[in-house]
Amino acid sequence: MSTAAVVVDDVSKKFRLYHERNQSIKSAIMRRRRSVHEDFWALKNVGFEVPEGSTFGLIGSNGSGKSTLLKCLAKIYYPEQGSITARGKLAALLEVGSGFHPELSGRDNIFLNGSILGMSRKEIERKLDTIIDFSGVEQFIDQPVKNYSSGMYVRLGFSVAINVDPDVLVVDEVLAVGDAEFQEKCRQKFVEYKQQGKTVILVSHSMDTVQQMCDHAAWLRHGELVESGEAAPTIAAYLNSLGENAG
Ligand SMILES: Nc1ncnc2c1ncn2[C@@H]1O[C@H](COP(=O)(O)OP(=O)(O)OP(=O)(O)O)[C@@H](O)[C@H]1O
Repeated sequence: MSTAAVVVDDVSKKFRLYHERNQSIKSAIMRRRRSVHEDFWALKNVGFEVPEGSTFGLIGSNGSGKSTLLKCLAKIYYPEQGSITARGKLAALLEVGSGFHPELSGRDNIFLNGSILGMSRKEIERKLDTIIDFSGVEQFIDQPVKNYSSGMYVRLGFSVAINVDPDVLVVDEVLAVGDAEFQEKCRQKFVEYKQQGKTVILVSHSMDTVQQMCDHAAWLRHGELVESGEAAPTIAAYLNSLGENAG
C-alpha cells in the first residue's frame, strides 16, 4: 500500500459574506459595530489522501473550492474544522505575483520569495544562477517585476518554488499563463519529481493538462468532494457531469 504525502481529513472552511451596502465609518458607527453577515462554507467535510510520489490534479468548476483548499494546504488559510497533514517540506506557487514585491527587481524578489518559502540567504545565493536560468527571464532580472508580463512572473515564481526542493509542490492554475515551452519544461520537471518520489498537487481547468500530467485527481463541487482516485476515471466522471448539465 502506498503512503500518503498529504492527508486531507474532514476539512471545512468558512468565509463571512458581509451584506452592508454602505461601508463608510459613519455607517459602521451608526450600526454600533454590529455587522450583517452570513457564513459561507467554501469547503465542506472534504477528505482524501494524496499518494506519495503522485502528480495529483484538483478539478472542478469555478468557485468549487480548489484554490481555497490549496491555500489551506499552504497554511495561508486555516480550516474551521478538520486537519491537513503533509509529509516533509511543502512549497506553494499560488496566485500570479503572490510573494513578490512589485517595486523590487526580479533578482531581489528571488531572495524575498525564497526566504518566504523557507530558504536561507546562503542557499538562495548558491541556487541563484540555477533559478535565473530555469526562469528564462535573465535579460530582465534586474528590472522591477511590476514591468513583467504575467507569464514572466510565473516563470520566476515557479523557478524559485522548485528550487526550494520541496517534498510536496503545490501549484495553482498559474501554469496556464506560461507559454507552450514553459509548460513543457514544467511537465518535465513534474516527471523528474515523480521519479524522485516527490509529490505535485496542481489545479487546472484544462482537462488535457490534468490528463497529461496527473496520475491521481480529486473532483470538488460546491465545496464538497465528489470523487477522488485515479486521474482518468475522475476526469471522465467530471466531464460526464458537465455533459449532463448541458443536456
Ligand atoms: N476570501 C474570501 N472571502 C469570501 N469568499 C471567498 C473568499 N475566497 C473564496 N471565496 C469563495 O469561496 C468559493 C470557492 O472559491 P475558490 O477560489 O476556492 O474556487 P475555485 O474552485 O478555485 O474557483 P476558480 O476555478 O474560479 O478559480 C467561491 O464561492 C468564492 O467566492
